[in-house]
Amino acid sequence: MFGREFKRKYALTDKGVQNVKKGTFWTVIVNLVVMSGISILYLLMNNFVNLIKGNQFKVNTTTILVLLTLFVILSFITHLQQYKTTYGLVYGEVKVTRIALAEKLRKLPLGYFNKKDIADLTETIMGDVNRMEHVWSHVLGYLYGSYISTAIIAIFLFIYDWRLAIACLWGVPVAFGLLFGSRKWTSNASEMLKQSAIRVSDEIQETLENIREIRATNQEDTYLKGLYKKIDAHESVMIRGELISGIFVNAASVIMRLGVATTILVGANLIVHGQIDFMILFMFLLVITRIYAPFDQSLALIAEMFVSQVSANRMMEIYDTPIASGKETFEPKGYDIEFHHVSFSYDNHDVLKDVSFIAKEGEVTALVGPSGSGKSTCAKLAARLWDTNKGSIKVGGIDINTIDPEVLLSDYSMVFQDVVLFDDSIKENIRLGKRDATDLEVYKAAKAANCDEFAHKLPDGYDTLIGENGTKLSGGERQRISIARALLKDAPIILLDEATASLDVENETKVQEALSTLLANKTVLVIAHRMRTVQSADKIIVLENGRVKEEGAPESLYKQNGLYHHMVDLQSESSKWHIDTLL
Ligand SMILES: Nc1ncnc2c1ncn2[C@@H]1O[C@H](COP(=O)(O)OP(=O)(O)OP(=O)(O)O)[C@@H](O)[C@H]1O
Repeated sequence: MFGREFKRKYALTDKGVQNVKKGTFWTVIVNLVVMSGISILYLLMNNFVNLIKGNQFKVNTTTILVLLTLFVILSFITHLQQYKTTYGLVYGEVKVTRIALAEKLRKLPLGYFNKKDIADLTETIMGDVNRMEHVWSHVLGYLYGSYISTAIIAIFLFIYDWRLAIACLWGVPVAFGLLFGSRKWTSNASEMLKQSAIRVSDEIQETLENIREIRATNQEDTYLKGLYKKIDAHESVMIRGELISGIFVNAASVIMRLGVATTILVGANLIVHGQIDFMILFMFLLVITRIYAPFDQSLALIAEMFVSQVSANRMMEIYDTPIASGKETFEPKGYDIEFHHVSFSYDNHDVLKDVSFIAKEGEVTALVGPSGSGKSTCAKLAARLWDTNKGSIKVGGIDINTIDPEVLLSDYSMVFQDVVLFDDSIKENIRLGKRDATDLEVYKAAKAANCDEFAHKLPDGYDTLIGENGTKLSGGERQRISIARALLKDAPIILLDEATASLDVENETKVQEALSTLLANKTVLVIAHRMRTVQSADKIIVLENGRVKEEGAPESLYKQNGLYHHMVDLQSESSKWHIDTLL
C-alpha cells in the first residue's frame, strides 16, 4: 500500500512515506477508540431500557464510569498522537521537498528551462508544494486510516448481522465509485486552473519587467486590458472547478447518507419479523454515525486528492528529468578546446551543422559571423551549458559530456552579453568569481576591470547594494563587474561573448588592458561583432548559417576575399558613414 507507486503518486520523500504510515496508524487507532465510545453509549442505553422495564442494571454504574474515564484518557492520548504525526511532521517534509526541487533544478540542463517558463517553475516550488503539504498533512493519513478502520469495523458488523451491515454500508462504495468516476473532470478542471494562474502571473511578471517600454510606447491600456481579461478568465475557470467538485462531493455525501434510511427500513422489518431486537438496530444506528463521519470528510478530501494529483505530477516531472551528470574529476592534458563535427538544435531548430575547429591553449580564437549564425551557441556548448546533439567537444582530449558540469565550469571564466547580477553589494557580486577570495583580491580585480571609477561615486562604495540584477547600474558598469568577476576567477579557459560591447571607447581601452593580462597563456574564445576587437586574435572562425565558412589568422583570412573580408569592409564603411552623418 505504501510502496514506490504511493511515494511517486504523492511526490513524497522516504521520510514522508514513513510519516504518512505513522499518521495512518494513529488515525486507525483514533477511529477505533472513538468507536469503542459507542459501546459505552450502548451499555448506558441498555441500562436505561432495563430501568424502564423495571429490571436491574446489566452493567453497574461504577464500571460505566471507569470505562468512560478510560475512554476520555485514551481519546486524548490518541488524538494528540494523531495530531503530532499528521500535522507536526509534515512541515519538515515541505522544507525537504522545496530544497530537493531547487537542488534538482540547479542541476538540470539549460534545455529544460528553454521549454519551461520561470512562473511555471516558481508555481511548482511554492504553489504545488503548498497544495501537497495540505494533502500530506490533512488528507493521506486521515483517508487511509479511515479506510482501514472502517474495514475492521465492517468485518465486525458483518459478523454481528450481515443484513443490517449491507443496509448500513452499501452507500460507501457507491459514493466513492461516483467520486472516482468524476476524477477526470476534477483533474482537468484543476489543470486548467493551474494553467490560467500561470498565465496571469506570467502577464504580471512581463508587465512589471517591461514597464519602461510599455510606458514609452503608451501601451499601458492595452497591457492592462490584456491582464484584466486573463484575471477574469482565471476567475471563471476557478468557479467552474469549484462547481464541478462541489456537485460530485455533495451527490456522494447524499448517497452515503441514504444508508441511514435503508438501515432503519431493513432494521424495522427485521424487528417486525422478530429476527432482531430494538437494541441491535439502535447499535447499528450509533455505529453508522461514526462510520459516516470520517467518510463524509473523506469525500471532500478525495476530491482534493484528485486535484492535488496535478501538483504531484508537476513535481515528479522535475524529479524525473535527467540531470547533466558526469565524472567528478577533470584532469585534462592542457586546455585546447576541440569541436568535432558538432551539430546542435534548440528543440527542432537546427543551429549548428557539422562544426569542427580547435581553439588552442595560449591563443585567442575569435568567432565571427552574421547575427544568428550560432556564435553564442558555440560558446555555450563549449562550457556544457547545453549538450551537443551530434559530434563531440573535447577539452585537453577529454569529452566534456563525460564531466559533471559543475566540476567542468570551475575551469571556465565567462563574460556573456547578458550579465547576471544579484541583489547584493558590488563586492559580493564580484566575489562570486572566487568564493574564498579576500577583500583585497576582490578590490584588485575590480580596479583592473575599471570598477573603481563608478564604485567610489556610490554612497557605500563597493558595499553599495545594486538592486535586482544590478538595476541601479548602467549597462557598462554591470559589464565591468562581470569582467572583474572573471578576472578574479582567473580560470584556464575564458569565454568572452561581446564582453566589452556596452563600454564607451575610453573604458573599453582600459578594460581591454586588464583583459589582456587575464588572457595571457589561457584558452580564449571570443565572440565580437566589432571587427576591430578581433583583429588581434590568433585565429578567426567565420560562421555562417551554423557552418564554419572560413578559418585562419586575421590577415590571411582578409586576403581570401571571402565573408570575413566583406564583414570588415562593411563595418569600416558603416563607421565612416556614421561619423560623416554625425558631422
Ligand atoms: N535559447 C534558445 N532557444 C531557442 N533558440 C535559440 C536560443 N538561443 C539562440 N537561439 C537561436 O539560435 C540561433 C543562433 O543563435 P546564437 O545566439 O548562437 O547566434 P549568434 O551568432 O551568437 O547571434 P548574435 O550575433 O545575434 O548574438 C538563432 O537563430 C537564435 O534565434
